[in-house]
Amino acid sequence: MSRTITILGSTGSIGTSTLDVVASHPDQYRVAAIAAGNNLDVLLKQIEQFRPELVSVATEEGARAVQDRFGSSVEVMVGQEGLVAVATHEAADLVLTAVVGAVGLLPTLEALKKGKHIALANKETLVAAGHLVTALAKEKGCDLLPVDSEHSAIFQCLNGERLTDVERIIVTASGGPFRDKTRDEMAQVTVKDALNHPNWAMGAKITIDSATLMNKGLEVIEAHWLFDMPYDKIDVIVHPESIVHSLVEFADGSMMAQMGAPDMRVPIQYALTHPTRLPGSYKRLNLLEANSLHFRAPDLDRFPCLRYAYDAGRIGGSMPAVLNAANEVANGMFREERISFLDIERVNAAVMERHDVLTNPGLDDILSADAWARIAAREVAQKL
Ligand SMILES: NC(=O)C1=CN([C@@H]2O[C@H](COP(=O)(O)OP(=O)(O)OC[C@H]3O[C@@H](n4cnc5c(N)ncnc54)[C@H](OP(=O)(O)O)[C@@H]3O)[C@@H](O)[C@H]2O)C=CC1
Ligand SMILES: CC(=O)[C@@H](O)[C@H](O)COP(=O)(O)O
Ligand SMILES: [Mn+2]
Repeated sequence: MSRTITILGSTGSIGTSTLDVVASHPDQYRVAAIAAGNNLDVLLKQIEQFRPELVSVATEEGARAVQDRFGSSVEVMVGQEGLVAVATHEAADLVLTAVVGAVGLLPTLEALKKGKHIALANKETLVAAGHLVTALAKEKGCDLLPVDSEHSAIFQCLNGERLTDVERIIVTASGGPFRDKTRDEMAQVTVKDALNHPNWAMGAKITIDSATLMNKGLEVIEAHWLFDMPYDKIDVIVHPESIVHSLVEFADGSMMAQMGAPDMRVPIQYALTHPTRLPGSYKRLNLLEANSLHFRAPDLDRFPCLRYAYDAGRIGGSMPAVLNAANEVANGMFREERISFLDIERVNAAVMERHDVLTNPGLDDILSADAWARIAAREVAQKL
């Protein structure tokens, strides 16, 4: 099947991997529009190679640079308006959402309103407003295809199964770079240490989230919405090798696991080809080299962010959006060396503590809660 797609976040880790997948199947995919932030070097090369009709960038200055180079052969838009235009481009039937953070929420909702299928990497969107996104997707008959490696694994394990036969979902976690560190050691880690993920090369924000295990917490909430699964049926298990990408346990005790080399191009390609598959010339898993696989329980005392995410998910309403927004701020402040690594969890806990939860929030409530949490997070961080 040939598809016309658009990409939000084309210059990032997932965006560039997606364009790799597209380039390896040129007869299958056309890229109608791409949205980037500030990385013009990469963006200009992508426009040259993929010739999208529409491009969005973060700034007017960036837009001028694109226009100077490509003239009227490409339409250029800016900011949130540009993201929405790319997400709703009329030629596309699928939008791959790979921006980082809750900035992906509005364009995703607008894409769904126009009946676009979504290949979703941008997990913060589902964390912030999973109830709105999944309801709209259902109403419009749109697929929400997981790109996140764990969710792609679960999606593949569930193929042809009935959700009522699922006993539990087991989301694997690498444990991040600090999985064997004590709290005293974690108090001293640097940004460089935290960016040194053991298995995956990813963008900075998600890499820090992997180090705090907040990434796994966000993924638990993501799994709740994608697979309509109660939190009591979603477990996390630490698997340092990142070879088993997640598992499903069924009522009869049978377990299905999806395995592979840690390369995001595989789940990206599956989201684009589902329910079929295409050849992929990506690095293969060699089981003889992998030799042995290890599993252990996550330590919620050393990594409380995972517990906060379960708490936020179970509380529901506006709380997941608040935790997500607080974490975006704290994660960014840590990367700017304004707070310490363990301050990330302190900010998240304090902002959740302060929040008066809104039940069954609409979009405006979610956006207000998100904005409130960002202010609260900065206030908390300043007082640490
Ligand atoms: N990387 C991975 O392997 C995985 C990532 N994910 C999820 O996918 C999403 C993307 O992650 P990743 O690719 O690592 O992130 P990156 O930081 O590598 O890329 C983010 C992309 O979003 C763009 N962007 C950021 N902010 C804005 C904005 N305000 N407006 C427009 N564009 C913006 C960036 O543009 P620019 O660089 O031009 O400024 C870049 O193209 C995240 O939600 C992450 O959690 C999920 C599973 C795995
Ligand atoms: C590749 C991917 O899906 C990431 O979300 C990855 O899972 C991060 O690794 P952690 O398991 O360390 O969070
Ligand atoms: Mn993941």
